Amino acid sequence: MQAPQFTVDPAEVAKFEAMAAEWWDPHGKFKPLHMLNPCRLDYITTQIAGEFSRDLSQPRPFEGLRLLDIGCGGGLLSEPMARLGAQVVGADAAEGNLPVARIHAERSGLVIDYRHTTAEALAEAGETFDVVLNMEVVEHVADPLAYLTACRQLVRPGGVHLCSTINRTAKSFAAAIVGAEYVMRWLPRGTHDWSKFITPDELYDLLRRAGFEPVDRKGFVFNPISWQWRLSDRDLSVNYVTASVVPG
Ligand SMILES: C[S@@+](CC[C@H](N)C(=O)[O-])C[C@H]1O[C@@H](n2cnc3c(N)ncnc32)[C@H](O)[C@@H]1O
Ligand SMILES: [Mg+2]
Repeated sequence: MQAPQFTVDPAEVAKFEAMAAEWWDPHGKFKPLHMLNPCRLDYITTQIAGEFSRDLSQPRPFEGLRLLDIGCGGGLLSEPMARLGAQVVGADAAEGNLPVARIHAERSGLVIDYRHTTAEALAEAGETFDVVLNMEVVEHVADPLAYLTACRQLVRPGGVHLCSTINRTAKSFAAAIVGAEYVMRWLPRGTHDWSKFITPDELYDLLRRAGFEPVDRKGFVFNPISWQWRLSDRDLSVNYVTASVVPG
């Protein structure tokens, strides 16, 4: 029997298959994610440390935590999480991403369990995690509610789920589509479909319907002068992230 994969949009996964070799090129097609990494890691690590009372000044503060990076791509987040001590499973629906992620982790001396699978297949297998990272994936799936429901099943009671995506605003059309795909040409044209973007209120609603309790949201704001990203309490108009818990 084939593993369930009802959240997979084959056309979306094919886009990532085509770019798989570029994951670790900081000047390649995933340049926006490389640039965003310090800012989003700041948010992710702070939320996890808060939830599990971990001290980020320690060398391996996430020791003992089981973490799933769903839609892991080349492992841009799986690797820093493993370095911080988490026991990481990285899962992606695009098969070509996995060898790229595996080779890079091996060369970095990191042990990460990378799998070609989906959230729904992991949920059906009864896997659970303390932390599920779900970063920049929900705007690429076939059915966001079904996908988030599968992600919910993967978080153990008392666990945390971090989910980032792109808002559906005039500004996000200008920045994420015109800017990133047409002007900067970071991403191939057609990488993002504006109509699949989700507003923060819609995402909170979907998260609640999936069984999560959303507890925080912040914007990721790009400053074109300093060429850096920062977290914002108020500006969620383009990229943003949410933290949700599953009551213990
Ligand atoms: C924009 S990338 C984000 C990669 C990584 N999370 C990061 O932020 O660096 C989206 C990833 O989600 C994967 N993906 C798309 N649909 C998926 C699904 N239904 N289940 C699991 N992964 C999926 C793609 O193959 C791709 O690697
Ligand atoms: Mg995206």
